[in-house]
Amino acid sequence: MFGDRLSAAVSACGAPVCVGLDPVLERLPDASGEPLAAVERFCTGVLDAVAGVAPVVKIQSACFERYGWAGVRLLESLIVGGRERGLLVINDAKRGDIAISATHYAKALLSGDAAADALTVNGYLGVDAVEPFVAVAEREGAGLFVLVRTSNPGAETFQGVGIEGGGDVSSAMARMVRGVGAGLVGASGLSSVGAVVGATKPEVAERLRGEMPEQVFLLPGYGAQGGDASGLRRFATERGDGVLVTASRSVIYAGEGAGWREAVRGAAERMRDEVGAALG
Ligand SMILES: O=c1ccn([C@@H]2O[C@H](COP(=O)(O)O)[C@@H](O)[C@H]2O)c(=O)[nH]1
Repeated sequence: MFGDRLSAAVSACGAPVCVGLDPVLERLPDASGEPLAAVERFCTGVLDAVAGVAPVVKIQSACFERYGWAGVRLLESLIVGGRERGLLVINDAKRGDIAISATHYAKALLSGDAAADALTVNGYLGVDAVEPFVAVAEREGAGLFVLVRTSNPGAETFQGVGIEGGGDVSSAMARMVRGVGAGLVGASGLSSVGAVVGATKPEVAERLRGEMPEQVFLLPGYGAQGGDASGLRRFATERGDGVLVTASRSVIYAGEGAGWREAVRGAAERMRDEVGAALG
């Protein structure tokens, strides 16, 4: 099960950190030549640099989809390349639709040779729209991270709206995520159905943890969006696990010039050490 595989990978690397691949041509240390070739060179270099430091990488699908079929083909080859380097790979595609279409998305992204280990899902269409992803994830031994409380400031517009009976809209989502993930809790005590919760939102961490005791929280917003290590313990389970802190720009654009790969590795190591120390 994905929850157990993630738990083992985190133990082997020493801290629950994930490096995000969000390649933007203008920011690449070497953007020479054909754009997608430059993106490929960069992403391959990042995978080489972080393998063995971070257990997980998260690839932002949008950065590749914008280049059409050739971009998607590159995305798939990076998923394969990440897994070949011993990394778990999350495809951050944030899919969601009515059940029939959700099934197509789930099969497209979670099965086959270029499938990622886990996929981000938008569950705001409701439980019937998430169940097809859960069914395919279970069959494939894959994981899901369902958006619960996102890292952006505007998340509060809807996710923070109070609901009858207590809590807010994100609480209702949390309850659904726990429910659909209940059958996928492995020996680690963690479900293969996790939740996306912003590292920028420590003020709701304990409440969401109480609502989702078995979920791994994928925590974006660390670094470039202002999230830091000080609030991390609040998101974790009593055991100190159940979190996966992810950062993209603050790690992958850490260096320029010929030594950029070493700078990326150094930034990933610093993040691993900070996160490890914060979680104890
Ligand atoms: O709530 C969310 C959900 C997803 N993301 C994604 O994570 C990375 C963050 O990049 P940084 O450079 O570390 O800010 C990016 O791919 C987002 O689309 C998020 O930020 N918040």
